[in-house]
Amino acid sequence: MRIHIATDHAGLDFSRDLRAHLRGAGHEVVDHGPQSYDPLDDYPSFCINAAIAVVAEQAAGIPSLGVVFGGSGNGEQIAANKVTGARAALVWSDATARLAREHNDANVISIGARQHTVEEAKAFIDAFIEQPYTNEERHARRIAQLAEYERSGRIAGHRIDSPAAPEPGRV
Ligand SMILES: O=C[C@H](O)[C@H](O)[C@H](O)COP(=O)(O)O
Repeated sequence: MRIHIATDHAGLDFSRDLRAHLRGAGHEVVDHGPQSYDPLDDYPSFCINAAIAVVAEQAAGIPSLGVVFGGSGNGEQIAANKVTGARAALVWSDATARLAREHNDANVISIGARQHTVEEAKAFIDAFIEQPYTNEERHARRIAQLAEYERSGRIAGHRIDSPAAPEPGRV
């Protein structure tokens, strides 16, 4: 499996340990940065690039997944989910790691480096990688709805409200 990783300063030490763990398990690791510690760096571009690579490779039939880290994992998950085709899940337990694959076919997970030990994170990542997607009809249907909304702004057969117009004088 090719694993795309990205972080920010808050997850950098973490990501070094996890890179070694993943390589030791036989995975190919592609690091989207940062390459050095800068307490003022910004996670969006690193995480977006990791998600772009995962989506592109999966579309090309290359088995790949993404793992992004930050202090909480929240911003990193949000960043990855801005990429069309990314399904990034915030993982905080073995169960949420497995469910991210089983129910959501997540292709990226996000982990808060300030919330877990490295050993916990290794277990989450291993669980995520080894767990297959069930492809059960209800899960496939919901994932297809997300993709449809992403593509068209609609979900056939379901009401989607128009985004509220900005109030006059406000942007
Ligand atoms: O959601 C964002 C992440 O948790 C960041 O890693 C975090 O906000 C970084 O915080 P700071 O700039 O205070 O180190």
